[in-house]
Amino acid sequence: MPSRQPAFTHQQSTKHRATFIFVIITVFSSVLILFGVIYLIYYVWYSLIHRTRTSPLDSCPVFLKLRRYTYKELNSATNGFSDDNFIGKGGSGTVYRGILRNGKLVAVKLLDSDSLDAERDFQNELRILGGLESKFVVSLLGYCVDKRKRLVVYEYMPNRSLQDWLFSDRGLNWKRRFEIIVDVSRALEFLHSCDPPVIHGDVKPSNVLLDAEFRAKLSDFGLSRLKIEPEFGVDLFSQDLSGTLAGDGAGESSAIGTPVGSSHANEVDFSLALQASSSSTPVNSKAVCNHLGLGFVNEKGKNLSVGNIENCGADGADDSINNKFTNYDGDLDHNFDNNHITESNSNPDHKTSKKQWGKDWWWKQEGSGELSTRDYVREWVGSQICPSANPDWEDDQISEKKPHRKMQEWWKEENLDDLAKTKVEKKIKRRFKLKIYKRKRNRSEFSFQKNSKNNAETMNTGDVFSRELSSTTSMRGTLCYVAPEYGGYGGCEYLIEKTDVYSFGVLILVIVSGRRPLHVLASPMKLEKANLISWCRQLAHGGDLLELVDERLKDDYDKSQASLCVNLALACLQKMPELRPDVGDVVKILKGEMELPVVPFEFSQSPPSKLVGRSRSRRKNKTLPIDGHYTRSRV
Ligand SMILES: Nc1ncnc2c1ncn2[C@@H]1O[C@H](COP(=O)(O)OP(=O)(O)OP(=O)(O)O)[C@@H](O)[C@H]1O
Repeated sequence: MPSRQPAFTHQQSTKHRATFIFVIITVFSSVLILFGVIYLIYYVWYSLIHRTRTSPLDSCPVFLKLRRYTYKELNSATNGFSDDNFIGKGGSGTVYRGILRNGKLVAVKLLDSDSLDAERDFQNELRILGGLESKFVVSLLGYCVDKRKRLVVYEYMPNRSLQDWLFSDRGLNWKRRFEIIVDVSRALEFLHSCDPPVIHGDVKPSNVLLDAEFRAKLSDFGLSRLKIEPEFGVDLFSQDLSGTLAGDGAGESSAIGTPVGSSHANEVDFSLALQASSSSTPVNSKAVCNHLGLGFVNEKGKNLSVGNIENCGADGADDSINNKFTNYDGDLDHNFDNNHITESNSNPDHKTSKKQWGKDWWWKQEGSGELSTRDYVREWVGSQICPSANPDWEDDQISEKKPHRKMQEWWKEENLDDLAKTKVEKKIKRRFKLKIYKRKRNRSEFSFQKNSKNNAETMNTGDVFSRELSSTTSMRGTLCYVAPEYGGYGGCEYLIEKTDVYSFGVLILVIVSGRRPLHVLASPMKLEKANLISWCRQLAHGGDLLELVDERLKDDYDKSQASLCVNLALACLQKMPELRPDVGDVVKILKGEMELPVVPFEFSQSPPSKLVGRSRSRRKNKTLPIDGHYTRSRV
């Protein structure tokens, strides 16, 4: 009997062990299955979320070429976007200096997340600048998308922007100024000779960056466009902005362009960028362009060129340039909408009912009429920016001009239809209206409240005001730099190469003079110099072109180069885009390989003499323009 006990115990312990192992295995496999299920759920969830968040960009192949940084990387590169690394603030974001893990110095632009413009700038910058490679264009190194945050990484330009130098006490010597002018012209030459051509759309000093040797590179392609079908007026440009708000893929549209080769040492590759583009050009613009006499071909193949000014109801336009100018300046009506144009074209009596051209952009820009300093600025700005920036002002000053398109409404008109198609139509519309409202409020710094002491002071002292004005980017470029056919009321929505040429003309004058294009000073006596372009035209008329040269240079500059630059600027600033030189010719002229073409003289009336007094030269020895381009009488 006693010999049976151990056998029973052994059996029992074996059974216990088996049960224990079974329990362990069951628990372990249950945990494993549970983890597996959790992982599967997480994986499905993650890939769904990740796909919706990245597909708009990842589906655009140009983005694949660029490095995608994580927010964490850029955050540590800029030391948490610290003030010490702050470089500058622009219209759409803030720029910081950063050092990547490999030691490379970069500039990181953190775009304002609540701005519609920022999304547009981001998409444009990556699609267009991402496909460009030139020593005259700043390099885009990569980007970051993190939830609503958008960041762009550029090569670092140690001497920052031309604006930082030009309008500071440091100034720039003549040699550097001239080299910068040449560099920018070569940048534009490169852009315009790309296939398809790139129109920069926002040439101004803060978008010209300077490297360690002060060689210039063009930056900020937020407003730029690809010119896709030059033969057809309606579909000149392609830019896909739709879907970015609603979150659909910008890259879903079909391919339009062809791969590019470039004869330059520079390279460009738009085949990828173009895949992300789609045509979205408003039809109204055609009539407006027609009205302005811009040459383009309509759907029926008829060339609607300069001569069509006659068809728009302008008086007696004939082949002479003089008459074209007269009509362009004197008779065109900007208070129109599309129907109105059609009517005016067919109805000769309409001429009599037109409002005066004298109330439009050019008149303001050139400063004719009986205006005080305050009125001058007020009127001029009123012609340039949205009247609704200030409700008081709109009621007070501009109520009769209701038919005008408002610049700030532009985006709304362009995109609201697309937005309306989405499921969250009402929500987006409400959000959009709120943003428009906020933007209007932000821009109210340019408005002039009646009885507002501060604003009146700002206007009369001028400098802060001038600075803000000439760096205000709208949907169509920057005030004072934007060409009349593009930026003013009734301007076309088409950017053309000559629009860049116009802005380049303003830039030349700004570089030569070291002044902002609109520089309002305290003394009314100086009003004649407030508008750089009109002042330059007056000087040209009087043969005092070199009076425009920055006083800080004293006599330490090349007079023939300076004279060439100012004359070239005047050629670029011609109102008729067709009469402005091509940028290729501009480069040749600057290099001395081509003569400056004879251009018709566009004379600007002086500001009211009783306000500004007589023009007084600040230089004792007036220097006549070396080539005498502007000494001839008006053609
Ligand atoms: N790559 C860069 N390297 C060095 N500094 C830069 C670089 N990019 C921009 N900056 C500086 O940051 C400033 C702000 O640039 P940003 O492009 O945001 O705006 P902006 O051109 O001044 O104005 P806007 O956005 O209205 O055109 C510039 O004026 C320039 O001084």
